[in-house]
Amino acid sequence: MAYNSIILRLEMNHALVNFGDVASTISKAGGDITSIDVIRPGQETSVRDITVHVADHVEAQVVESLKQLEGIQLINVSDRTFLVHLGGKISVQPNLPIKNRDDLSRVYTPGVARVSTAIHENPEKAYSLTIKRNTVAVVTDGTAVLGLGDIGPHAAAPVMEGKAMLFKQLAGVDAFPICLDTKDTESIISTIKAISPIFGGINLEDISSPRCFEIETRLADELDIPIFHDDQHGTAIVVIAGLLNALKVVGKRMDQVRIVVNGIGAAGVSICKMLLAAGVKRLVPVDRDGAIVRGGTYPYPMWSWLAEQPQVEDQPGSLKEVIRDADVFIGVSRGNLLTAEDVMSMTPDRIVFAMANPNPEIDPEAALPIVRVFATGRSDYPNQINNVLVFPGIFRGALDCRARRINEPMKLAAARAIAAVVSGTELNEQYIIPSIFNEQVVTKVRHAVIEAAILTGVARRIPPDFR
Ligand SMILES: NC(=O)C1=CN([C@@H]2O[C@H](COP(=O)(O)OP(=O)(O)OC[C@H]3O[C@@H](n4cnc5c(N)ncnc54)[C@H](O)[C@@H]3O)[C@@H](O)[C@H]2O)C=CC1
Ligand SMILES: CC(=O)C(=O)O
Ligand SMILES: [Mg+2]
Repeated sequence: MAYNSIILRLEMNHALVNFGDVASTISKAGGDITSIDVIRPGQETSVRDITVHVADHVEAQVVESLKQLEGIQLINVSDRTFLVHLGGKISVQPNLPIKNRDDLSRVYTPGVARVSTAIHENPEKAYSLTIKRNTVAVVTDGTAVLGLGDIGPHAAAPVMEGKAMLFKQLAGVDAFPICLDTKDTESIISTIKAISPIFGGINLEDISSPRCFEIETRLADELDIPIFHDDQHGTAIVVIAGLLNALKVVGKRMDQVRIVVNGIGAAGVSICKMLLAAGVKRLVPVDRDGAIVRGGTYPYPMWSWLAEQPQVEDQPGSLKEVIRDADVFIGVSRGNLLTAEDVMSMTPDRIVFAMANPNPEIDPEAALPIVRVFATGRSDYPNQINNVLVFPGIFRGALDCRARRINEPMKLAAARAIAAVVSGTELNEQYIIPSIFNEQVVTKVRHAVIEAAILTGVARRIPPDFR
């Protein structure tokens, strides 16, 4: 169930109504008052802002029941989520003020010319003398935004701005949203190449499959900075981290469990690849038309690759059929596809990661009582398996060691590092994955990623704490 927080500004006529009436009306309509601010006190009338936590489906009911209450004038209803987006969520700030002509001639012409000449003579100096060393582009074409689909580059911007905020707050990385008005693979590749000089890394985001695979592979080959499609690899890394811990909770091993992955797009392909690399022996990838089976013929190279893997099962079937007797379900498809009955047909001690955003593959309220370990991509339930646990730390590490690319050992190291933040004594059904606010996450991921980059020869710099 989706919840929202609304602020109701209302004027009360004290002769006709008291605050107790208002509170009980809101509560009866299904709202939960979380705060009250008096905006204008008064003997006869007063104005208050009442913040109410409310499920989406009863929001209109709360508003309507207040409108019906005698003595109440509803002045305004604001949605707090929209309020935090007013004017956008990020801005660009200079690192120093320009106070006088002297400063001006240093930061801009003529002084800046000497710095530009130095970089022209030695391009490596771009890392020390410009924002390149700490700046990442978050690039989308708006075609697979969360689970909302192809909503276009303008509508994708709030998600990309949100990622930029998280990059900065969690890892000190300056990230800038780039929302491209093209879906053409060649045009996306050439645009990213053309803008790449100022960036130390590229985070591809919410670009739909299968174009995302070619875009990432070509850019990784043609540029010497890390290219990381977060929906593929960030998601796969956090799934492996969560699964390592969930398997410990239920006492099963990676090479024993039968795993169904639903939604073989950007996230699903990368999850399947990483599961195979982690030793999974029984894998059932499923998309809209049912299971992708060993020996099958498919329109996309990544599905054909899966059909060649010996660990992929050869029995066709719909999701509802193949989920029977699965130990683990991983959903990166779209919301509300599974019923409680489907989940009950899995083995005992079942693990369900229903990660579609914003609505998971099964309603958490239906799943929680019938699964041993349950996780979603959302922050309002325990076990938030979201790639936000990955991208800040992985880019922090890659930028700090100036990695040429982000390779498989770096990804595996990141997954293990995230899993290890939850200690053996803390681990339980409700706590298989650390919170994104756990300060150890970025530190440990960064450390593991740099170590792996140095060992695999992709680091171009050894950070001081590794010397
Ligand atoms: N929790 C997290 O950290 C993350 C969650 N996601 C979520 O995973 C979902 C997919 O994201 P992407 O892989 O980036 O998108 P995508 O568009 O690349 O892939 C989606 C895939 O799901 C398939 N699909 C759609 N309806 C289906 C159905 N009824 N049954 C089976 N498959 C179905 C599509 O055919 C497609 O192959 C989205 O809801 C997204 O929000 C994605 C990345 C991270
Ligand atoms: C979390 C994320 O990247 C997504 O849902 O697309
Ligand atoms: Mg995404």
